Amino acid sequence: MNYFNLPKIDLHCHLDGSVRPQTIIDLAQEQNIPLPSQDINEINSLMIAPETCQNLEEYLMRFDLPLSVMQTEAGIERISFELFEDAAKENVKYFEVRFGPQLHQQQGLSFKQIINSVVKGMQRAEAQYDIKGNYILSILRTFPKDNINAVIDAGADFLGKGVAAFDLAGAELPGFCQEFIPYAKYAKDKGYHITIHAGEQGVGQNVYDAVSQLNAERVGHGIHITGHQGAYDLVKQQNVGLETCPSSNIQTKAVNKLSEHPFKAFYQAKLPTTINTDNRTVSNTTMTDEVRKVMEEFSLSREDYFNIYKISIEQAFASDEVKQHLMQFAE
Ligand SMILES: O=c1[nH]cnc2c1ncn2[C@H]1C[C@H](O)[C@@H](CO)O1
Ligand SMILES: [Zn+2]
Repeated sequence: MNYFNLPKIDLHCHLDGSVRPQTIIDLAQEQNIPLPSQDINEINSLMIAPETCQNLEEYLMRFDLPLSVMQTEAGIERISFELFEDAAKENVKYFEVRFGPQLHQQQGLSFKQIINSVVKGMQRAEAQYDIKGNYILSILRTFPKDNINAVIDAGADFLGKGVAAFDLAGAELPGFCQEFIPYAKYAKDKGYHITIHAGEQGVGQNVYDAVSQLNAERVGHGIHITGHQGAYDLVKQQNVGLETCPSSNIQTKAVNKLSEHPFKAFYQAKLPTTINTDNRTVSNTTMTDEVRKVMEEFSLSREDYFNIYKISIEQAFASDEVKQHLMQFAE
């Protein structure tokens, strides 16, 4: 099967984990930021998380380098444009990209400037390529909470105009949901969709809590519902989208190897399971690669692929008009 040519949908990809290495070099030069090396291969390898990561925390250490050049409007806009361009060139037709506005304030940008920059870059790519997208605003679970509502307020002006959802990301501790209940409610009341990273590193109970306490419509990864019947049943009952990211799940040790990934079991049990990249640079991957890996490892057919594609449409935080457009590519 020609995986490159297949129409694809990526619902879980981080902007800061998906920066082209050459762009890091260019922007660092423009902004007078010292880099550990000027060699593109070295920059590339500094950004890729090894398969031997001990855990999610070690994986998350790869983001400091790209974030150092993502502190100006022009830099952020360029990186957003290039990410949508890269995806469009491998036939990703719909793309939800997430990022943490709190991580881009090192040089004093406002949340409005930051969000406006990512949306502008996306819209420039949408005008040039056959791709549509939305942004998801990720709050870092380990950061102070005093500016979370300011992020939500700034993003609310872009709802329906490039921003679609609220997310929690970063290291995952058991029971993290409780302290985010008021923030997720504030976002939901403003009209945001909700997706939450849960059941990646942490326990299945986190998925149960994300759905029952934070009203998550989808969860990032959700792997550990396998060990938690209550979470599994709730996901099934409420048709909660599972945004699995196979390569990343191996790097962060959410699973030991691809053959142990619960993707096929979830798919066969009719859980709404999707295939996504998580971080194109940090996980050294593309949608073409992720689709190929899953299809080959689990011997899925073309019909299975288009079932998964349609699940992604159903789970997308897109308008009805965009969903109809995406259905045109389905078999
Ligand atoms: O897979 C992930 N799990 C939890 N947090 C993640 C993952 N990939 C990236 N992040 C964090 C690091 C980024 O700086 C942040 C915003 O994109 O989200
Ligand atoms: Zn993620």
